[in-house]
Amino acid sequence: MPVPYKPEEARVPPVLPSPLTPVYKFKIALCQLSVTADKKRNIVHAKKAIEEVAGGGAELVILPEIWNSPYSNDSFPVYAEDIEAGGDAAPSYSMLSEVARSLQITIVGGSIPERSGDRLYNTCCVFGKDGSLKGKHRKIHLFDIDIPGKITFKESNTLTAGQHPTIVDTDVGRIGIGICHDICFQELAMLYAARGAHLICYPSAFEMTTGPLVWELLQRARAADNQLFVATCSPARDSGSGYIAWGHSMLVGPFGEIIATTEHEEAMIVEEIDYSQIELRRSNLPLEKQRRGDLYQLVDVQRTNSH
Ligand SMILES: NC(=O)CCC(=O)C(=O)O
Repeated sequence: MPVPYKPEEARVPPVLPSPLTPVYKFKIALCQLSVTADKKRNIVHAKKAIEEVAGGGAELVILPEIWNSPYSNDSFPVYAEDIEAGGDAAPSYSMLSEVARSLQITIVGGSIPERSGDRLYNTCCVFGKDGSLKGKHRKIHLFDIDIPGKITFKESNTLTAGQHPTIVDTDVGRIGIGICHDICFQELAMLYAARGAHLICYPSAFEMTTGPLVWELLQRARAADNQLFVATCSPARDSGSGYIAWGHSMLVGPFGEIIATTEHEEAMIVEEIDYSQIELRRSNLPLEKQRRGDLYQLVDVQRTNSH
């Protein structure tokens, strides 16, 4: 049964949930990686990048959408991993778990094609400092687009949509997860804010048509509307590939301000997040108190992934 959203009860104050250490400031890294058709190379390359940014002090690392495979419906079934089986059936997944444990960092592992039974998903795994799987988000909104002469792409030709929002408690705060096209849906970000997220991470691969139009706009809107941090991470642009990524990974603060961004080439950002900004901005401009819940409400169906 749908449960009505009650802003005054649902909004969790911007403090880390007990019993986690109350870390307010930490360094986040966005790894805008080049991606090739060589899966082994992609895994080694991602591992090196994570080691590099962790060496620069990053406690939370984000990777791009589909970082171990070309972004194509032909590739998804070939590069897909069986995450539930793990081990040799999931080398990208295993590498992320191992590196999170050995470096003692939190990883939002971009996304990879996942095989589960006879279905394929676009899946983001979140790992804690001990290498354990904290959350698994299967892209909820598949990217089906048809702009003749510009771009036609239908993820739904091969992929199945996930069925649950995903919010995860980590050593670096409460994090909501979306994958790329999920960012277009404000209700998802609102739901995460209502459940006390400090940060929403969107591993993404916007493309050359919608990227210049809405990529920055959507990130800043999600952050400003919900007064929290938004971090995105894209693959680097490869003009020779069948799907050309826009790049421009970004970290946005709770007033919609761009804290850091890349161009379209391979790049790593290591930047500080200060969660006290959430509290400050919400007291400067108390949107939650001003919200007219008597006129409109978000209905929360209470089916978030929990791990
Ligand atoms: N990979 C994606 O989901 C791309 C989303 C996108 O470009 C959009 O406009 O939405």
